[in-house]
Amino acid sequence: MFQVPAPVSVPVRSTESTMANSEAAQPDLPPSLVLTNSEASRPNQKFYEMIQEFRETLEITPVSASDLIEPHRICVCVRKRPLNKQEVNKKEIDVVTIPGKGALLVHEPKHKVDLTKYLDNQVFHFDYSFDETATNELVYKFTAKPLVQSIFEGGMATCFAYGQTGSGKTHTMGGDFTGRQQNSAKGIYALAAQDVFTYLNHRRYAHLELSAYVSFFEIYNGKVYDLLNKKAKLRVLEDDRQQVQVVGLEEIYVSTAEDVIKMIEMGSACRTSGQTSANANSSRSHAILQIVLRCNDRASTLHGKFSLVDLAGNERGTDVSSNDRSTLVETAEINRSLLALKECIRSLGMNSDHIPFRMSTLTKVLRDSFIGEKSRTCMIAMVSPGMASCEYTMNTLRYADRYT
Ligand SMILES: Nc1ncnc2c1ncn2[C@@H]1O[C@H](COP(=O)(O)OP(=O)(O)OP(=O)(O)O)[C@@H](O)[C@H]1O
Repeated sequence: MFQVPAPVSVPVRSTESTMANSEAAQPDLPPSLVLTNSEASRPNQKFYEMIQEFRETLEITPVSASDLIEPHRICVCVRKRPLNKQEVNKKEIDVVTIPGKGALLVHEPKHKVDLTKYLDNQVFHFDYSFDETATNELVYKFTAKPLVQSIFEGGMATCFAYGQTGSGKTHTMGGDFTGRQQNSAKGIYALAAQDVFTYLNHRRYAHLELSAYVSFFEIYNGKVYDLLNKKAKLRVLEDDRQQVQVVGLEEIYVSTAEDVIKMIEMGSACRTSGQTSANANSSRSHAILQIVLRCNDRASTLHGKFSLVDLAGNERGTDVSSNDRSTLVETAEINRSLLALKECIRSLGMNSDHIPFRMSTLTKVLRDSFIGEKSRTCMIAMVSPGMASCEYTMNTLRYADRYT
């Protein structure tokens, strides 16, 4: 169903420990790898050294702004965030390497039966892979930016941020946080809005006489809440022509990118209001920002729509350890919606007549995104680099992988 980028050559799948099995052992290492006492106290020191050794054998060529942007109907990318402060303080090891050209390696630390340590080096290929140095602007350039034009040509575009809680979905879509303050102008939402207004004012599209509107809502436990209207709970209805309507959803006219940024800030504040870190539901809900183009006719006819989706943390869909019924219902709902999303994207990729959009509220409200020749989709899978997140990282990559 998907096109596969040319694979990069990566040396071996499994790397066995060639060193003694004591964490404190100091083998004959190149000077750059000779350890100080504090470094030697790192948990999993041996795996750290093995990964460093492995990386030295790789040719690393990260995506650069001058690389060619290939047109894709469905584009699947991966972005690795840097280790955060807490992880660095805990001397967490980074088990993800991005050699470039769409490849990503997970160095999965494993033990043989005789307790010898080895790395199971798993290789994944995507359309683009972004390492921890990539900026939001660079990620945007290769992912959502190519989709903006399609909405001016009457298409539906959708960009999803998928991944574990804390992997960087909101950072990528909504912009970075400095303390509690979010810099919304630096997220994909705002970057896309800026380009929408550039096109709106461009002579190529000015004759279409279009206006832009914004809506922003979240889906929590299968219910829709309007983030631009004090989290009003809305109903999703489907008419006999299979048109899905979110009844009463605010759609606000915007005339500049700054207007959109204001809406993002208002909606994001509404999303997180009343939450404590213990019950924050932002990682358990899907947030959807839509930039809608309508003709300036009496009926305000829909011309094109860009849906930008910050999905719920994917680990939330697999955790069945809780005894609490409402948590289990929530888990099942997230699991159902993420599976439904994958099925719909798969059907879109196969040009299938049957799109199973009724499987979840998420896919119901995004029904437009999965139909029509002009639909274009981009999925950005976010991964955390730490060894402690390895299992979740593998789940994210398998979900995004074209063959599963
Ligand atoms: N590429 C990056 N560069 C620098 N910091 C990052 C990057 N990605 C994420 N972070 C930081 O990591 C932390 C978690 O990121 P973020 O809130 O975006 O995760 P998330 O996947 O949206 O989580 P949740 O599902 O809980 O909403 C934030 O402090 C964010 O600023």
